[in-house]
Amino acid sequence: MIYDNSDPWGAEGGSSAKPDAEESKGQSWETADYARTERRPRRSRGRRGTEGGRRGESRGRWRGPSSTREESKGQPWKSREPRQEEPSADPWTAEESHKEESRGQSWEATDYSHTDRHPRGSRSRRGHGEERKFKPRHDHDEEPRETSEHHEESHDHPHEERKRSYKDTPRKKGPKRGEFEKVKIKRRRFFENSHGKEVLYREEDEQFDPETHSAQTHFRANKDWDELPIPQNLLAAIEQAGFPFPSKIQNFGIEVILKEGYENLLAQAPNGSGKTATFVIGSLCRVDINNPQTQVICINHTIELANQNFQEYKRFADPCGISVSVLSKGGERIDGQVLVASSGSFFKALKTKSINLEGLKVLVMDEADHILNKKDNLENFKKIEDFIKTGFPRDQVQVLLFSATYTDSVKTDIVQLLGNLNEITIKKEDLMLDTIDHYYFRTPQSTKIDTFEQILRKITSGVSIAFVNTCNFARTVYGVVSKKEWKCALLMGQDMTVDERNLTMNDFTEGKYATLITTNLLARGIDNTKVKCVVNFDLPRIPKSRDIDDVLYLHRSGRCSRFGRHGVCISLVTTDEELATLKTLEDSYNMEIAEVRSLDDFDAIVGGGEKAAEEAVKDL
Ligand SMILES: Nc1ncnc2c1ncn2[C@@H]1O[C@H](COP(=O)(O)OP(=O)(O)OP(=O)(O)O)[C@@H](O)[C@H]1O
Repeated sequence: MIYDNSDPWGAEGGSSAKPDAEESKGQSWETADYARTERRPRRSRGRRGTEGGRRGESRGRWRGPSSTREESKGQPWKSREPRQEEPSADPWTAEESHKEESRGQSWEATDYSHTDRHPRGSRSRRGHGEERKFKPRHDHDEEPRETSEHHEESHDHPHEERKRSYKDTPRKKGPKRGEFEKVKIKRRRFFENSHGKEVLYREEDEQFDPETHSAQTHFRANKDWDELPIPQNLLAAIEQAGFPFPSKIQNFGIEVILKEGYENLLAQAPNGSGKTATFVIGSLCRVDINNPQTQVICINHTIELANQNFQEYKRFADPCGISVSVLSKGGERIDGQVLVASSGSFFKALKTKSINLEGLKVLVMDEADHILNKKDNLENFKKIEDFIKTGFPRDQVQVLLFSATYTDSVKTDIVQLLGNLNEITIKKEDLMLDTIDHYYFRTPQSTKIDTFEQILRKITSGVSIAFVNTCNFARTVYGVVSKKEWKCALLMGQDMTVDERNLTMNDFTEGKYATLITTNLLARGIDNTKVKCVVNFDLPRIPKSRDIDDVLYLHRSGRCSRFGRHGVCISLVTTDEELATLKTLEDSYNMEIAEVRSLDDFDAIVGGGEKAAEEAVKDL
């Protein structure tokens, strides 16, 4: 069954279509409820509208450059000895290493984010005809800003008052596309339909805010954890993890996962919005603690993500007495009630060690669009296809697919593979996080590495990840930068053993490096809340083309803004052609990429001074 949150405006000329009658199995999909007020709608305040203020104006106050050039030059970083490169001894290293370069994807998605209360409006976008400038800021908060903002605001608005203002709001049904920004409250429709008899939506949950026309942020649902069907011991583990409220995808996702019938789910939500805990908590709820068999398998596209998700499973499973094992290289335990694995190691183990699938209940794929991308990785797709078709009884196992992005073609392949499935999706133009500031800096190719190294020295607030398109060049860049005594590490799929990769990743997480130079291997899924800045040394490219890979740009930039934290994404541009391709993203994602004209300006954009740099690393 498809729970398509597609835009009801689509019927009037939008791109998204109403669900196919067949697919929605006779559900009636009436136009949802819309509200219109005198106030400006959400999107026009924050995005490239004429009324939009200058970028960054409302975020933090200008304090001027806080670190002098002298300060930033005197960084205490010591260069790490270049790693001695060994040929890969691990079969899975090689298997995954060559698939990390740009992926060609073009896609569109439908919307579930229309009730977003994210303060887009406070993040000004470029107004028409306005000269593009950057306005640096310094508010590199540790805490997700809108979570606390939202919390405060919801207390400021007594419930009754909110309801009244919503009711008093003049409404208009069926305005034409573009007449004013769309404001939709479809959540009610979604839940009534998707949960059949059980109406989980209640109007009083909506907490409608007439100011923003929205009810919740990506990072804060309007439900508490204990309103979700989660057992008590898992609730205690969630509290222990320090997650005060579920995010929107956690709220929607967990309810759909645990809905009786346990149907397959394709879930999409922005980077850093808590998809991992959605499938981790959702699938753990399905584990029978008294059954020692493997009941959940979670497949990941890289060893690094497998290890990260293993830790995330353990965080919630350990307090509940559920065993978790990880399979990211040969010879490891495969007997956990939950088994987390990289796809390479999983299929290797399946072949040689015959994992017991008798008790399997849930199969999770993180970054599922990548794992199931036939075009980029046909061999892997065929293995998964074979596994899904013949590896276990179809009606016994619930398949959960999670990613921030799905191309149309990948979605078609998924539907062909799994049949009808529940969907939670979001429109492409709503995917880019407003908490990321995007910049570019022009530099001649001949001095690109030197410029890059100088920019890295400016990043003294938090740590950074830099993406280079090829392993060979990543090695060159790392060689130059590390020789100049910048505390950086190199991580890539080629010429590194699994142990080396794991060690580097752990060291970076522990704050031993200020910068991690890597390839697209780490573009997706990796979560390090101390990463404040992503540098695209190379723009992500669609293979064998000059075009920018917008999906990869999204995933790369998503590494620096986790769960509402502020991040900065800087792209180095060497030619007009590159600049033109980069600029195409502004329309795709409805955002602005501003030019930084002088290296000194980076002090204000990403600098926190020497002290901030020390603290960023010390804090980790
Ligand atoms: N409810 C919550 N409250 C507070 N923090 C949370 C909550 N849920 C998740 N987080 C934190 O938010 C961060 C991002 O979550 P996660 O890695 O699941 O994002 P994601 O949606 O999978 O992103 P990506 O698509 O980039 O992989 C993590 O550090 C996680 O611990």
